[in-house]
Amino acid sequence: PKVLQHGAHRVGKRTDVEMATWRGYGMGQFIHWGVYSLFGGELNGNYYNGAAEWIRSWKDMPNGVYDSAYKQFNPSSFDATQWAKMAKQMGVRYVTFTTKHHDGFCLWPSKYTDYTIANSPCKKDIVKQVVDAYTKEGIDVYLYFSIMDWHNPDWRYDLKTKEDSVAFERFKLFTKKQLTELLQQYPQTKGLWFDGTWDNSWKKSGAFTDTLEQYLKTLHPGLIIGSRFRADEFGNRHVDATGVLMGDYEQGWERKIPKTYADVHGNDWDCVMTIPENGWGYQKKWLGHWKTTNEILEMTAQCVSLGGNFVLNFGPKPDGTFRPEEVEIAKEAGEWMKINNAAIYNCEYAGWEKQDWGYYTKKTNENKVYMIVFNVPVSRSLKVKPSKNTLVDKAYLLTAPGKTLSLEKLDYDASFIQLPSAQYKQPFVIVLETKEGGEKSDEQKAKT
Ligand SMILES: COc1ccc([C@@H]2N[C@@H](C)[C@@H](O)[C@H]2O)cc1
Repeated sequence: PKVLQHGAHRVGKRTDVEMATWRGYGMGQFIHWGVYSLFGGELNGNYYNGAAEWIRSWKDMPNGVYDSAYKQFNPSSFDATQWAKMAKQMGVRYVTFTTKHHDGFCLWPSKYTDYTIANSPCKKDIVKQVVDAYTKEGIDVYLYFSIMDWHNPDWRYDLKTKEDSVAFERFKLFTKKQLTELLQQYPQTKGLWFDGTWDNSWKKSGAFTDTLEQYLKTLHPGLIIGSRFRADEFGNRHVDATGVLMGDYEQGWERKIPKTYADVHGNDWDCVMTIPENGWGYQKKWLGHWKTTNEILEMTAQCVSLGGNFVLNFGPKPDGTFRPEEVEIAKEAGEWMKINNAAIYNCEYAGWEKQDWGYYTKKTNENKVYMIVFNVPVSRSLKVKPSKNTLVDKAYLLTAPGKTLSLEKLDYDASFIQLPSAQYKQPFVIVLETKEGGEKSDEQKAKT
């Protein structure tokens, strides 16, 4: 088989401390904010039926209207410290913030284009204020950057002519310069979240993406970059021609969650999710269903139970404040996380057979498995079937460690935990302290 020059340079998960920290986050926040927020998905009383941050591409957007809108961007109530405090209270441990979306507007004073916050009424370095405020609250910051840039005349969807290639060479250099200034101006950044990399122009630039990623990681050791950035020399994205993930984690779980552990193929991964059905930037009208706090908590538990993180998106209004629904969700999720975050932070896939009552998570490097219970059966009997060679030594509610719960043994490898009769109005956590024992697993048998 062909030897890849620009495919993955590592097989399997990263083993360094920065990635171990990323792996243990559990819950994160995404923030989409920019010129598109001014429109909120609406123009002259008509609602755009796509994602609000894509409104520039709407057929009903008259030429020039979007590109001059930045002259109105003046968020009078923007306060990054308030944003960071809301995030801290929610319990998120990392945030991904839009520095430049597909529209090309830069929320930092880039030296390489005039289409930036410096030439808007706002003038503040928004990126700096967000990076500083979240870092101060102890929340790690990742910077979202769209490669596709609708405002830059050198952007190309494909490379068909010599002129295309000459323009796109300029564009690639522009991209490298902007990424360099982001890492140099905001060195607290832990990683870059790339988007807008699906077009042929980028897929034909595999060698460049490889060189650029290596350059960025040399410039900023430990930098974390997901699988949405690279292309190999055959134009494959996420996974190279030999089937190996190109990136420090699988970045394809956008508005979808893996069903089983097999779906994650042993990679690190996170899921980025909207509160409404679709749409990342502020939308004046949320169409269809938007997720309740319990749905969001269940998605968080589901992701952590499959070895990933869950990242929830917020779309601030043009004035810099959040919608009341988003503030409420952050508050309610935070109240739950305050009590139950032991089952979310620094946890991983437990490898136990999933049961109907909810999700297992395992504390990394500890003999502790958590049951995050969403569905109490009418019998109040929760079935527990540990993985092979694992026994439950003790069980108790996370909120009542002194009251051991009894396990009624069923057959040789399963038990029932009988729940105390109570009104269970919130998802809750049971702690299982485990020890080795019981039937050996195949690999344990092989070792002896
Ligand atoms: C072609 O489908 C999409 C869908 C969403 C996106 C962008 N990724 C999300 C994280 C948002 O930034 C959205 O605009 C891009 C292309």
